[in-house]
Amino acid sequence: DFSHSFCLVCQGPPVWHKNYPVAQGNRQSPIDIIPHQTSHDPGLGPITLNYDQCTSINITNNGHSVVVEFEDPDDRSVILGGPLDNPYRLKQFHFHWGGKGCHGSEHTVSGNSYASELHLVHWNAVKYKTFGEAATAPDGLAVLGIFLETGDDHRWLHMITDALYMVKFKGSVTDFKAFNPKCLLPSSLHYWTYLGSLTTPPLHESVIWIVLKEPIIVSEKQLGKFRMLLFTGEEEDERIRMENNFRPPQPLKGRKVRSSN
Ligand SMILES: COc1ccc(/C(C)=C/C(=O)O)cc1
Ligand SMILES: [Zn+2]
Repeated sequence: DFSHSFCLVCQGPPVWHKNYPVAQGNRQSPIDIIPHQTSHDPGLGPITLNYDQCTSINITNNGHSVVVEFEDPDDRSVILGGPLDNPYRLKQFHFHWGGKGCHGSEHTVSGNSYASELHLVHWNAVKYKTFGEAATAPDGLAVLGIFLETGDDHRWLHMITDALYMVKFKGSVTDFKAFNPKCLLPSSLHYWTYLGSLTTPPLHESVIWIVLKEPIIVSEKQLGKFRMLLFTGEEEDERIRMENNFRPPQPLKGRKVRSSN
């Protein structure tokens, strides 16, 4: 049971390799991105996010994070272009964050971490029949990573934070319709991209990462609402706050990080 999978006391990232040896693999995520060591690839085009027909379904606390899930029966909401050879279907998005006042992003930039990181998870439905199958394939998933920095209130994030009280406990889920994550994008879609993995068990090495350079700004108050979520279920006596649910940077192992420009 990985409900305490981030809580460092019990079963945090350092012990994941016992159950998931791939944790010590050659394309693990996240990584520290060092901008001047990335290679600018003129052949790397812009990414396009076609989210206008997206259909959000619900918001849930899965014991690792808070996740908004989408209908994915067709190419109604896809990411395409950039390093991707096919359109990838939006499946879900979720967040990683720290404790009060400390940082919680997964990727770091020149050793610096942001307050939080949003992951929009997409899968290659051209080559694979299901999300589960794509999640184990080397080109199966494309995750768009967006850094969150603290400052003013984010004008749309309240739509998510207002729903968090409904999914306080691990395993809770509630309806969450008509939410378009386009409202959570920064103004620039310039990005870094590299081949990596899921950052929570099963840590499959199946992700083409696209990390946006420009963070979005959210307030400390908005971020604080994520920390009222719990890693633990309603039936458990112990109540463990969901915070610091980020995996630290992993060895680059010779990988190249490309820059869109
Ligand atoms: C097939 O099981 C899966 C479990 C988790 C995930 C994700 C999307 C993990 C992560 O966000 O790091 C995918 C598939
Ligand atoms: Zn994630």
